[in-house]
Amino acid sequence: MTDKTSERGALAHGSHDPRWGARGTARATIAAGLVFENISHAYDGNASVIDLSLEVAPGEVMCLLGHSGCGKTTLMRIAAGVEQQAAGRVLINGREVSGPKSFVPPEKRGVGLMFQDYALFPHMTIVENVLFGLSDLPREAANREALASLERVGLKGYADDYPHALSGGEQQRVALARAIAPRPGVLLMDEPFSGLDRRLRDNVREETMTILRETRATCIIVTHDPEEAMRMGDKIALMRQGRLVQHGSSAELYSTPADVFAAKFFSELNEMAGIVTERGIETPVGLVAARGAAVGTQMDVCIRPHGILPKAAGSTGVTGRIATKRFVGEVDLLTIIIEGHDRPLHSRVRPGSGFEVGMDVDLATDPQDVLVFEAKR
Ligand SMILES: Nc1ncnc2c1ncn2[C@@H]1O[C@H](COP(=O)(O)OP(=O)(O)OP(=O)(O)O)[C@@H](O)[C@H]1O
Repeated sequence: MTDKTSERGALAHGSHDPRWGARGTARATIAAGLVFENISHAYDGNASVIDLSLEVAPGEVMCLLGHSGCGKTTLMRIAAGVEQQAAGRVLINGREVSGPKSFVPPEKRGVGLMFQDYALFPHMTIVENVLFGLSDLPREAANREALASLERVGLKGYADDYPHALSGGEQQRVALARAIAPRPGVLLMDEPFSGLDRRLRDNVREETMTILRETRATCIIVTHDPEEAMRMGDKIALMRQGRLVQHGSSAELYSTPADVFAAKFFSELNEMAGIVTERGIETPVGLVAARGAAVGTQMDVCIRPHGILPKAAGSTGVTGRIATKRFVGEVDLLTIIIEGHDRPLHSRVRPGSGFEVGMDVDLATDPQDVLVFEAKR
């Protein structure tokens, strides 16, 4: 019998938890490509998705990222076929599964679903829950697949128990076993880890990723947590108010965000206005590179806190005064007041760098942490 206290002793991030099944044993699927083409949808006249186009390549893990209410779940429901969009098409492997010409019902799309609340049937045993998605197979084959999938998540020993006997983390693993058992070409996961506490989440997330790679299924994971998206996604699709803001790798979104909103999603920013001159953009922290913007253009300049570099006063640069200093784990967070800027700047420096409250410092900026956008006024 499997240890029923498994999640209470979850291992630190990075190590394989032996209470999950053996790695490399999840059954592989044939990954499918998924395309959203100009999808729009509204509830009671309020737009929830607006002209959104997005492609997920076969075998890719894509994280759909955005604040609450931006339309992520609506898009997943449309992909699954439990919601029909007002306009646009959904294609799986090039075939229209939802659009003006056709509508393929959810159970015929080869799409697996896993939602935040696990949605296990309480009156069914664990194995019956997993068998639910395998009704197309003969009984014996279905049993074999269900048990193999429970074994992969380390819960074969619970097959005849009921969901209430399992902890939250274990129920989550059953939900994963149920989602992968029919070997779907596309797996849709809506905030799959948000019900778990932080300590458990890292472990479940890592094991889930390993299983996803083994199954090779195309996967969309909904999250509002940028770190989770960066850790899990081959690609990230960032949404705001029903629209796609940017789609790319985590490195692309971090280093070349489409706009200030996208930039703010991935790091804290010091925001300030600037104007392009012959020499660069004039800002309250000095000149920064204009990156091709025409002279006279009004710019929004955003600088990450570790790109604000205080130095001993007397060197060249802009002078500021340290207003506060807090140790926030691994770094000291300084707030620095400068002339010509109404908000204190935030700077992250190595602890023990010798900066103290009340000290005057000169400021420089690290070009890598400076993002500039044409101002929208
Ligand atoms: N069944 C519904 N009836 C009416 N409005 C809805 C319905 N489902 C969603 N909405 C609205 O559509 C918009 C998008 O909601 P959706 O659930 O897709 O966003 P989300 O990004 O998944 O948010 P969350 O992260 O909070 O789940 C929201 O304004 C929401 O209130």
